[in-house]
Amino acid sequence: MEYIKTCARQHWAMNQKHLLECIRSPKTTLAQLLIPIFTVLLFWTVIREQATPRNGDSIAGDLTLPPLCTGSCNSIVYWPLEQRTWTVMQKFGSDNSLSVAPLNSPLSDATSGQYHIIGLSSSDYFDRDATASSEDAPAIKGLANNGWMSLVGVSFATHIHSHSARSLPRCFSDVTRNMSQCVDFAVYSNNTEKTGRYRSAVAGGITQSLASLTGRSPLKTSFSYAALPNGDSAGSIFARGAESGLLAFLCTFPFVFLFSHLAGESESGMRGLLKTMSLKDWVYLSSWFIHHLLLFTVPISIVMIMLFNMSYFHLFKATDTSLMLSVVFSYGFCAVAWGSAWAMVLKKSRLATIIGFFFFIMAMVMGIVFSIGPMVLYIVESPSAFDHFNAVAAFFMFPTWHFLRILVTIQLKTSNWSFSGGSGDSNLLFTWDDMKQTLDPNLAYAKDPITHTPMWSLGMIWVNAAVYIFLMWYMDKVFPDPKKSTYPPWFLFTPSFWGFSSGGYQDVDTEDHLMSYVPDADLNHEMTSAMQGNSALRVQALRKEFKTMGCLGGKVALHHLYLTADSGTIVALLGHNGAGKTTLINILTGKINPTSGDAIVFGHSATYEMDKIQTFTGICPQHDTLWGDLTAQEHMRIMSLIRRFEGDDTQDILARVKLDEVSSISSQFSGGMKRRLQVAISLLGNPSVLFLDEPTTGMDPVNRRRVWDLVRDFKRGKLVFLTTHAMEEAEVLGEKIAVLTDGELRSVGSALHLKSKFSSGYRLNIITMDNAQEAVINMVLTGLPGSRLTESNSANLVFAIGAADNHTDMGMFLRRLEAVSQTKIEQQIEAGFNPPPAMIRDWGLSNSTLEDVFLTVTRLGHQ
Ligand SMILES: Nc1ncnc2c1ncn2[C@@H]1O[C@H](COP(=O)(O)OP(=O)(O)OP(=O)(O)O)[C@@H](O)[C@H]1O
Repeated sequence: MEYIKTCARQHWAMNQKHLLECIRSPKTTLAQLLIPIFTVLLFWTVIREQATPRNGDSIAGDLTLPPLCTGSCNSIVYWPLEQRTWTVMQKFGSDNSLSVAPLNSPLSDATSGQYHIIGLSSSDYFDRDATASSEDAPAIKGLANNGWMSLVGVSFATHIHSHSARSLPRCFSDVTRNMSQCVDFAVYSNNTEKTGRYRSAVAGGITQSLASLTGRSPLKTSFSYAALPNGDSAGSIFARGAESGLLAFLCTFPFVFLFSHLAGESESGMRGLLKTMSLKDWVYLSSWFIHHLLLFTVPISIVMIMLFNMSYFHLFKATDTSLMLSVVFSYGFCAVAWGSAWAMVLKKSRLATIIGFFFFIMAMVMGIVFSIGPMVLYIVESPSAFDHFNAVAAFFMFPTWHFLRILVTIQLKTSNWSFSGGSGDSNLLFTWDDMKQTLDPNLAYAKDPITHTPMWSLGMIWVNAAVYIFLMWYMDKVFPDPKKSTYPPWFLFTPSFWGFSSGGYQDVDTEDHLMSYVPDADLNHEMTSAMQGNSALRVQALRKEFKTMGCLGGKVALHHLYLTADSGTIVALLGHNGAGKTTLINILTGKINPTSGDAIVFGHSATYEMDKIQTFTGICPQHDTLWGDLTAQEHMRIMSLIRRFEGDDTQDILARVKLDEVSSISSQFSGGMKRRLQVAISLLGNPSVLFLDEPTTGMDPVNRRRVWDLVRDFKRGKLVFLTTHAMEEAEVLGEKIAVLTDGELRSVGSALHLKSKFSSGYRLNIITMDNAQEAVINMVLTGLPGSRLTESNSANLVFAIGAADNHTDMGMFLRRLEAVSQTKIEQQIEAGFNPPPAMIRDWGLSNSTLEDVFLTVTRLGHQ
């Protein structure tokens, strides 16, 4: 129960964060949402433009009907054929001496040549099946099959959309009452001069007939003109092909953004940081998954269904709405899973974006190609088409293939395309029952029987989704990531993964290391305590080797390191750049795995029980890892929810680092402010162990001291592990100081102990006159035997003078030094003497510092 509560809380936290990011980057969010919607709208407009009546032509000029056609043609066809429309056309016919086919005349009457005006019982004769068989005489297919053509078409109340037939204006039900208020009709013809003249005349004639029918004048009719729909001309084949491509494009669109979001958080180290804050892997992944599903797939699906349903898209018009919604949603869901699995492999956000775009453009192109030439898909699928190529097997894990397979089947079954067999039923509404039937191979030009039904394809989409969700989880665990710990590929077969391990750490055999270890009492004591003591932190023979490209054996960042730390103390880890400090912290916080060895933190093994350790550790990483669009308060609230700790006083912690009144987002913070926020986040959850990796880098002296105070107040009863390059910081905070050189521990102890052990006791700084360096060095080394030149920087020389050495002559030497200084020489010249030239411009003697210790230890380490 506790586990579920924790996961729910972490989910809530992550979703808050996702939502805030969306709100804070409205341009990106809107682009993500609007690009697909605008694409649909644009496409819809283009299609509509092709087929919809255009408003704006007026009834003007000569309204007399030109001579009507004779022979195998109909002058005027109208739709729908029903009592109300027939009444209007009957009136129009009688007003203009045109013969009108009776209300219930069979379709064959249309081709009998007896009538000028005929009604069409099915919109299909009017809508999809008309082809322009000559420039001047658009024909209605069905009639055109018999060589018949029509000059003008009239559509009442609704345009050519079959769905709209359900929504004929109510007032149409009573021809004699109120009809003038709501009559809406469209007149179709092509755009040649001849039929253009018909258009005006027919529109004007119908308007007049309506007026006399209803006894009202003037009439409030509305009408529009359009070219006679061309049905399945080449243009609309393209449009239909593009429908599938567009659908594939839209459903794959969220894919790209998911890709770059997931890869971006891996790249920035945020994913690793959240993991160290004990955010569950599956909570992290599912939060992104659900976010994308809700934000993109669901709205896009709904908008598409709405738009498509009211427009001329064949796919939607010919398909049961619930079926199309399921297919679109299934593929959208699968695309998100597919994208997430890939994102686990592509850790670079830029690369991920490029590959994401590639995928979805490919989906669109495939959609268009397969839909324009639908049989292509089935020919490719046919085993006998290519001897050694099995498309079903090859594309099995390619969800776009399955998605297109369904769309193409719908297109084939419900179209009359002559080139695709022409046996499709253009009146068919593709339903769930059709999903269970295989396609007629003739229709698809496939050489072999088609074995898989569209339902099988839909099932495969869900199988794909399940497999990709698993792969996402698996790849996240095993794919090498320098910023996150990973499992070996076979981790599923290890008992420890299933919770069957002893749960304890493995003893490390120290004998070999003992033999090779530097014979140093402190280091040996450290090793013995690490192996046998009961300190809060015991690092045991920890080794980390990075595999590097082109370098056999890789880079050893830590060599069998032993270190201990007690609770209630602050350990300062010093080391040159690349010494291995961050690597050690990353291992201790579970960001990366050690190559060998272990560390015991409050009794738990870092190798086997990192999950437990992460519940009581806080970390301030070396590089700022923040969400750029969130404020300090929001960071604290969300991270606190993830840490699942009730008692956080986030406002108090923020006040301690002077960020409580800052309301800007973190990307607008200065470097020091980011660091302070990072320190504040590390304190959330009242951790027992706090890892601070160079916490005060970039801070001004006032804020640095503020953070020092905070860390000192915090440390009571806890263990603080700190890395720094600031010796002052190490000296002020560090009760125990450990110096690393090239991945090896070189010295350990308190600052005082190290100073007395390594430092020379004093530090002599000399600024020489020009060209006098060598003479001065000789003078010091001979005058103070045992002293050492530690720095030589042009005229600036630094000598270390050992405290242990007995310098009884030191006073005398310093007087000699003063005697050759510029001031003294000038005094002598003023006094009338003729002294030798000055050798020293200035000099000073001070106690040696931790920096001297560090330099000495590092130098010894390198030797
Ligand atoms: N992911 C990695 N792949 C290969 N080598 C790495 C990787 N991470 C660190 N190293 C190497 O390991 C060594 C130790 O690196 P680390 O970051 O621990 O040093 P550091 O002491 O923290 O240095 P600095 O003070 O500059 O932060 C370096 O030589 C570094 O190049």
